[in-house]
Amino acid sequence: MAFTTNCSEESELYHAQIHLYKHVYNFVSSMALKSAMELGIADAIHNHGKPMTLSELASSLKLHPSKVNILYRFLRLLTHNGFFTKTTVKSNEEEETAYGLTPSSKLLISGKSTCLSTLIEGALHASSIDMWKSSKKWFNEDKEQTLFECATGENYWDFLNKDSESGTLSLFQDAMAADSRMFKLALHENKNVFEGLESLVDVAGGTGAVTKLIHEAFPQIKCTVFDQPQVVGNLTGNENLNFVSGDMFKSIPPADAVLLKWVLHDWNDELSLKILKNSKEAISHKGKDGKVIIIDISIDETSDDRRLTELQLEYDLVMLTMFLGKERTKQEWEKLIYDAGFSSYKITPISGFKSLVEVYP
Ligand SMILES: C[S@@+](CC[C@H](N)C(=O)[O-])C[C@H]1O[C@@H](n2cnc3c(N)ncnc32)[C@H](O)[C@@H]1O
Repeated sequence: MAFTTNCSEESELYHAQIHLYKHVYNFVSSMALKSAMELGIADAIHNHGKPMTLSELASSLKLHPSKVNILYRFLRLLTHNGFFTKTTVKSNEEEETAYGLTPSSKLLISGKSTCLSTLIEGALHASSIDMWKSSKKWFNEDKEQTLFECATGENYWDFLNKDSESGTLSLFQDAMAADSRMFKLALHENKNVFEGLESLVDVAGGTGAVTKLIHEAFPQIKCTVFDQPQVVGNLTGNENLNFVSGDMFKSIPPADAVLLKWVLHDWNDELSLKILKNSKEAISHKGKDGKVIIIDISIDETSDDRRLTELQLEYDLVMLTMFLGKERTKQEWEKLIYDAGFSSYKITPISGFKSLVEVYP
């Protein structure tokens, strides 16, 4: 068979192949990052106080000599991907490469409020990865269920709740809390959103990471973290930081403001409407002065930042496959907000890829 292509066809073909291979092997970069987190490479460099050579790093990580070259190969990819820097240092008159931290790998330093290691652990947990082997079956079955349910036979929330011994519920809550602690900066930049409030209920607020930040910044606000009994049942707060258990689909404790951070994206429109209507009821005693504060992604497919949009669309598939939830565009938010009976809203982009939406009755 004759196979002839002209130059531009060839180049297009090669680009297409690279594009396809890049997407096929993206998981290797994710897993190399997870390995770096598990090994504690960022902690080792941080504790050393300055960039480390390969041998210093291997000895600090207590690696077997046979693994030093393997560490080098991981570092090479991770450095290329922006997680480590490379500088040249002199040791015993010889020049050697030393690896330092970048802003991204600093997010792996344990004990810091900005540490995102548990998010990596949660997002790349076997339970979230294994389900993808059933995606063909999922597409072919005429059942309203998540990919997770199709693969495992159980709902993700039930899986989290029943499996307390394996620690998946606390891993999930820790991952959420890690993300929430990053909210500090956004809170500082958007103080006006919370000023003047006397009370706030953080609905489905997990173990209260965001509420604790709000309580720190505004100690006079009466804050309530509202979540399921298995999440908040054993937690204790203080006079102005209260933990209450219940079901947001039934009713929400009254407050001047309801906070819904990373909640509505877990649910389809019908269930999100229910949560929003219950939130409206919870702030009703304040008349027009009450508000609902939503923190979630607002997908912007027109953004010039393709990586940001890709991340938002990836999150959308995570929500779809785990919960039958969704990330929403600005138009979808608007429809949901007005359908729930609110009269106006204001969207402010925060922390790069999420938005803060203030919703008024
Ligand atoms: C994605 S997490 C978000 C946690 C927290 N807002 C944050 O951003 O860190 C969703 C939370 O919804 C809670 N949740 C699920 N169903 C609930 C219900 N029916 N009533 C109250 N909370 C619920 C879960 O326990 C979980 O803590």
